[in-house]
Amino acid sequence: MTHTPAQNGAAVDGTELETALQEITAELQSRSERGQPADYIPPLARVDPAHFGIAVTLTDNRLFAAGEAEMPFSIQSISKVFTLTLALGMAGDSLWRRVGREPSGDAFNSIVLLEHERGIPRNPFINAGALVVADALLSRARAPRETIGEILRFLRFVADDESVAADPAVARAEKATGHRNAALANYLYSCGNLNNPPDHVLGVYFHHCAVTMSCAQLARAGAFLANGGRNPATGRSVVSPERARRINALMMTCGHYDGSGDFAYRVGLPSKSGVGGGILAVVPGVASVAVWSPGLNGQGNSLLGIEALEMLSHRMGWSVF
Ligand SMILES: NC(=O)CC[C@H](N)C(=O)O
Repeated sequence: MTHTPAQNGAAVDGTELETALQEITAELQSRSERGQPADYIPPLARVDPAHFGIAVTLTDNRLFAAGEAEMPFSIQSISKVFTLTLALGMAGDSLWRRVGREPSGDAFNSIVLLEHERGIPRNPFINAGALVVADALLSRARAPRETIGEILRFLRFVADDESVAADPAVARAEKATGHRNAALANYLYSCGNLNNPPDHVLGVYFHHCAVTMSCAQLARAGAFLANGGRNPATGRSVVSPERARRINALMMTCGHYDGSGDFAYRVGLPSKSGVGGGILAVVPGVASVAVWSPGLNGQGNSLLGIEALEMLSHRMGWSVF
């Protein structure tokens, strides 16, 4: 049977989607090979890899979910989609003088390219790029606490949920163990590509990485990217359609770091991963999908989260290719 994929959320068959989510969840909950949780951030290392949840928000605001879709988890680098969105709203295209738009082909915490490329990070999703983005946000408010507050207010706005918060224990653990990020921040500062003290930038970065959300909250938060920049829950514009397209483009090429090519090949959707085991994927014009399985693969991306999205994209005909 040739599948005619829905071109917008309202055309999606709810029964077909519900069945797909239930069957994918049952299959992946039964798997023994689940990857390993992030071991370098102590609170994340203790998360049970048996967890699995998935949620889909359609552009007509219908929400479908399966598994532990209401259980909060550390969104980690998925938060970089939202800090980038904020920074572009504040600095516009001038941001691209300080950070590139190219995939790095290296690990998310790699420092090797920074020296070769004069302290200009390849893209805003690798850690070095996210530190530059955090610095850009900090330069408006000056105080880390105010900047963190601004990021949380934005996440609550796009999720339409005032309960979104950061886990202070995770932020503290990252500060205590984040020596690699401290090296990145100080190297960026030495190249003149941080305008604020490295410790202040790191404080903002660790806190936005420590935000906890459930799959349901995250799917809602990312829905504006599937809906031409407009939040389907509130009808309010978050970014222009053009900016939504460009953020999606960066998610497609850079969202899974040195696993981005394989993800595009297998799933065919703009996405952003986090070492907490979450993935946010965007089906432009149709849906926002959030999946959580804490076990990671060698690139620090969710092993079963990728497989769930591959299965869902195939069943629903959602690949953009
Ligand atoms: N890919 C990730 O989620 C990495 C984020 C994590 N806070 C780090 O800096 O290493």
